[in-house]
Amino acid sequence: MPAKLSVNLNAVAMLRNRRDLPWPSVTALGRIALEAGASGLTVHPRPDQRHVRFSDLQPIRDLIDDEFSETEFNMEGYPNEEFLRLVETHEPEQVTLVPDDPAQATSDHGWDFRKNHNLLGSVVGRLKKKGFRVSLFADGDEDAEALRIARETGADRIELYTGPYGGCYDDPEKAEKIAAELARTAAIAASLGLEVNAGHDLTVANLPLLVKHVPNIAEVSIGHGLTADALEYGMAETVRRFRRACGQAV
Ligand SMILES: CC(=O)[C@@H](O)[C@H](O)COP(=O)(O)O
Ligand SMILES: NCC(=O)COP(=O)(O)O
Repeated sequence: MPAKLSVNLNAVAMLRNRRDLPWPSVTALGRIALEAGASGLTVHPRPDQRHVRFSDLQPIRDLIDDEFSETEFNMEGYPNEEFLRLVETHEPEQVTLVPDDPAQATSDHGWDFRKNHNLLGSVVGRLKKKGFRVSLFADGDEDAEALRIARETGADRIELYTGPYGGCYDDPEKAEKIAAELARTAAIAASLGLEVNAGHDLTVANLPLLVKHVPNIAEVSIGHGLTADALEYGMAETVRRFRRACGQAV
C-alpha cells in the first residue's frame, strides 16, 4: 500500500504572516491540496504561533468536515497543556507528539523514549481516552527496547524523523545508509504493533528511495519542500508529483 500524503501548511502560514493580510490563505491552499488527492492536512501550531495560528485550526477542521470528510487532520506539537487543549478543542484524527522546545527553529529530533516514558504514558493515555490516533516523533535509530517503550505508552504510530535523510540530497551513499537504518527501525516498530509515519525535509527527489526501503510507511507529512515546489508548479500539480513520488497511481 503506497504511503499516504498529508500536506503540512506551516510554510503557507509563514508566508501569510508576513503582512497583515489574509493571503495566501491556509484553507484555500489546503483545499487545492485535498482536491488534488492529498489524504490530509498537517499543521504544527507552535507556542509562538510563528506560522500556523491557533485561529487557523477550526477553519481547517471545518474544511475537512464540510468538504473532504474522507481525509484527515493531523496536529503536531509538544504536549503541554495549551497544545492538548487545542487538540481536545479541534479534534484532529491524528496527534503527532514532538519533543520540541518552544525556542527551537524547527523539529530536529525525536523523543528519548526511555527518559520520557512517564510523560508520554500519561499524555498518550489522555489522548487515547478521547479517541485520537497518536503518533510519536522518533529519531529512527531506536533499538527494540526503546520502541517497545514507545508502544507501551499506548501510541499507535511512530513518525520517523527524516531530517538527516533529507539533508543527504548531495550524498547518495549516505542517503542509502540512512534509508537502510530507517527501514530497520520501521521493521522493528511494525513487529511491535506500531504503524509508521515519516516526515521532515522530504522531497520529490528523495521520496522514491525512502519508500523503496521502507514499504510500510503509512503516511508522510510534507510541508517545506512541497511548498517550495508549489511556488514553481502550483499546489495541485505539486501534490500530484508528490503522490507519484510516494508510489501512488495518479
Ligand atoms: C515534526 C516535523 O518535522 C515538522 O512537521 C514540523 O512541523 C516542522 O516545523 P516547522 O514547519 O515549524 O519547521
Ligand atoms: N512531520 C513532518 C511535516 O509535517 C513537515 O515537515 P517538512 O516537510 O516541513 O520538513
